[in-house]
Amino acid sequence: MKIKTVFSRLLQPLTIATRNMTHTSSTGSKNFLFRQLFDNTSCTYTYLLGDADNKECILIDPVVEHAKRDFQLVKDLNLNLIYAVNTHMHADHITGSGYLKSLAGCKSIISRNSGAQADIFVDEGDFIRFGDHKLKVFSTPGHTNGCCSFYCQEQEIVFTGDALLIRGCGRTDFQEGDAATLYHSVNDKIFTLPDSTIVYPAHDYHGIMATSVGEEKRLNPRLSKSLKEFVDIMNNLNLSYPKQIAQKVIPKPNTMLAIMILFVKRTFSAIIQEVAKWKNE
Ligand SMILES: N[C@@H](CCC(=O)N[C@@H](CSS)C(=O)NCC(=O)O)C(=O)O
Repeated sequence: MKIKTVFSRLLQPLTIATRNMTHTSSTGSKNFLFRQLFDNTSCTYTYLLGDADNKECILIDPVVEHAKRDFQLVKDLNLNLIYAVNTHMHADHITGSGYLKSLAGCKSIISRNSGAQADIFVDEGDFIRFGDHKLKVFSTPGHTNGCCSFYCQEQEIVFTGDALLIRGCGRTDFQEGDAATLYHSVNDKIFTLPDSTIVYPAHDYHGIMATSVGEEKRLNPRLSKSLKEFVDIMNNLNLSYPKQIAQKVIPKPNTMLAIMILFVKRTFSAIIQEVAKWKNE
C-alpha cells in the first residue's frame, strides 16, 4: 500500500471529527449549530443542535449526570433549549430530560411506541422543529419498539440512536429487541437515505464519532449481510449487560408496595413464631 493512501486513510476520521464541531454541509444553511458531547461511563453521545439566528436549540439523548454540563453549554452559546429529545428508552443510563426540564423549562420528546413518559410523543413522519431547522422522525424499531432515527435533510445528517451504530447496531437480546425488525428498520429506512448522509449514533465504544450511510452499507459487519445471517449474528453476540442497567431498572410503585407488604408480613410472622416459641418454653 502506498504511503499516500495510508496517510489519507489515517486522516479520514480526523476530517469527520472536524466536521462534527463546525458542522456545515454543502447544502446546509450557515445558521445551523452542532455539538457532539460524550458520557464516558455509558459511551453515550448527546447532540446539541441549534439555530444561531433565532437561538432555539434541542438536545438529543441527554444523560442525567451531564444535564448541568449540557445546560451550561446551551447558556454559553446564548441559546434557548426548547426540547430534550430521546431516540428511545435507554437501558444503560437515565435520560437527562427530566433534569433539563427543571433547569431550562424545556419539553421532553420521545416516540409514542416507547411506552415512556414525555411532554410530546412523536410518530413516523412527524417533524421536530427548532428555529429554521427540522428533523424528520423515522420509526426504526428492533433494539426497542420505540426506537426512532431523526433525519435532517438540509444538513444531510441522521441521528440513529441505537438502531445503527458505527460498524455495529443495537443489541436485540433484551427490552423489546427483535433482530429481524431491526434489520428491516435499517435496510428499509436508514439505508435508503443518500450514501453521503452522515450518521451520528447514540454510542460508540471505540472512540469513533460518526460514519456515513454509504460506509455502513459497505462495511457494517452485521447489516451488510443477509437477513438470515444477521439474525444468526445477533443471536450469538453474547454481550455482557450494560454496566448501569441495574441502577436504571427501578422498581415501579406497585412493586415497591408489594415488597413492603411482604417485608411487614414476614416480620409479623417471625415475631408470632418467636412468641409461640417462648410460650412453649
Ligand atoms: N459492555 C457495555 C455494554 C454495551 C451495550 O450493551 N450497549 C448496547 C447499547 S446500550 S443498551 C448495545 O446495543 N450494544 C451493541 C453492541 O454491539 O455493543 C457496557 O458495559 O456498558
